[in-house]
Amino acid sequence: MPNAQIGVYGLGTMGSALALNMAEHGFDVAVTNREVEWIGPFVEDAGVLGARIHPHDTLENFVQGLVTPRVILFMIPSGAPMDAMIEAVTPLLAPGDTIIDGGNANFHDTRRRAATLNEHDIHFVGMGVSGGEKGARFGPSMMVGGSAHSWQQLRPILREIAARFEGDPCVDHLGPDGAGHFVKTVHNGIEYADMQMIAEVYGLMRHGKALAPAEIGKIFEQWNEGALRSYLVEITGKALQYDDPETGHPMVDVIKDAAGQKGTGRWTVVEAVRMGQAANTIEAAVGARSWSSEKATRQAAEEILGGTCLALDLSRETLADAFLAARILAYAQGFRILDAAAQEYDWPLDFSRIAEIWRAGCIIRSALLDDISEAFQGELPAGQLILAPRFAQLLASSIPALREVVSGAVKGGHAVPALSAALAWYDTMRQGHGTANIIQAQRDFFGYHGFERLGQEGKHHGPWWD
Ligand SMILES: NC(=O)C1=CN([C@@H]2O[C@H](COP(=O)(O)OP(=O)(O)OC[C@H]3O[C@@H](n4cnc5c(N)ncnc54)[C@H](OP(=O)(O)O)[C@@H]3O)[C@@H](O)[C@H]2O)C=CC1
Ligand SMILES: O=C(CO)[C@H](O)[C@H](O)COP(=O)(O)O
Repeated sequence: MPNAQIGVYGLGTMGSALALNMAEHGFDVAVTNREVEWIGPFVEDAGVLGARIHPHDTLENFVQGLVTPRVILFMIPSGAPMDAMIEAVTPLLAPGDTIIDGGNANFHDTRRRAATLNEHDIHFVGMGVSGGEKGARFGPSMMVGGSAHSWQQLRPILREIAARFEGDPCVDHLGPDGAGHFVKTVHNGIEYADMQMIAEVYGLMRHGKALAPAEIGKIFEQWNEGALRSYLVEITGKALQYDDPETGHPMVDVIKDAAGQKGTGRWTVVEAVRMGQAANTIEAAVGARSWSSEKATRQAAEEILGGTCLALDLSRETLADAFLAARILAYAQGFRILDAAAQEYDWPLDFSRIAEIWRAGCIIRSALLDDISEAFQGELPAGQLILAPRFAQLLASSIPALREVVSGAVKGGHAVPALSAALAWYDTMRQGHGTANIIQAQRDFFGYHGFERLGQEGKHHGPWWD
């Protein structure tokens, strides 16, 4: 007898936490996993919540255990495994059923899968989930892309299990097919930039001001009480104050300085460039992760080129203001990419709502998102977040600090790729008259590409062709 309102396939970190979250909110959840030996221990560990969890050890039984129209959430790696699972489950489903991919999928795959399943009248939802394991268990932020039909099916469950910001559930239907996964991808792009900027500011305090990790941790802790309040600042402050139980050294000192990446940051940059955007702060963060993984090369280079960095005379207030300015610019770049995608794919993205559903549960939740949401509700000059009165004012007061930090870092030989990229973008955008006239002259000179003249229509060529 089918009795589960939703099925969760994939009892790894995220799937098991989401299943427990749903059970805790009173939903009956069918569960299964590729390696079935994990299912029993999962249900045992669920304790009293186990009463609402219905384990199955075959895909057929799992599907049959769901009330119709069925809703199945897959929390598995989103590439080939997702395609294989769609192929396996589709013959077991009926028109009107919904498959959700809650993993970090490439939105192009999501669009393709949605179109294919649509031919069988099966709905495919690409759902970005943020918040890590704790978020999934106690309230994630969720970005849903799919049909109105599937949103009707999902809405009651997702609004219950989502994180709440002042009572407002951090989940919404953002558009069709790939919209949810695209928004999650850009969320992660902003996440990369924020993490990199935090790492750079940490580096300046550690190597430019010779502060110990725990002291820096305390500074982040204080910053988390003010305008920089955010989950990433909070956890950085905490992480910096841990010691390694094995050696007694600060924990950060025993972690290899080579950052992993699974693809979402890179996709953000690729899509931005493809749509004629340049999210250089996010790009700098992705690039910095790649450079970080070249540990052996960097070690060899330090021997040959010298790794000396000079001491810096920067106050913690200046560093905080610089980080605030750069953080605003990174968010602004993320929203520009979302705007470009809304136009390219005809998605009705509501930027204010997106900022709202990022205010709790997700990795980039921060004090700024309230202001961002409000800014998108008003008139934005030229559609740009940085020109909203609130942000123009915040930038006016914080950019001098970013300038001081970047110039000090550059003089002292400290690498600040994301902070300096943010400043370069700001300085480019505030010039109504730039230097691309030279690029156009060069292009015409070597390739007869032509250029527009100021105040004149049409294509022109330079006197170098006469
Ligand atoms: N961890 C995080 O913070 C976040 C992760 N995500 C995304 O959520 C998804 C799941 O991540 P997470 O829970 O961390 O991963 P885990 O590695 O903890 O779990 C992976 C799950 O996928 C299953 N799986 C792996 N390969 C296959 C396959 N070929 N066919 C069927 N099932 C398979 C595993 O089954 P088995 O037990 O049999 O190996 C396991 O249940 C990923 O797409 C990830 O990008 C999204 C947001 C945050
Ligand atoms: O989606 C997430 C957070 O929002 C995941 O934790 C993701 O794995 C982070 O990306 P990466 O592994 O590339 O750092």
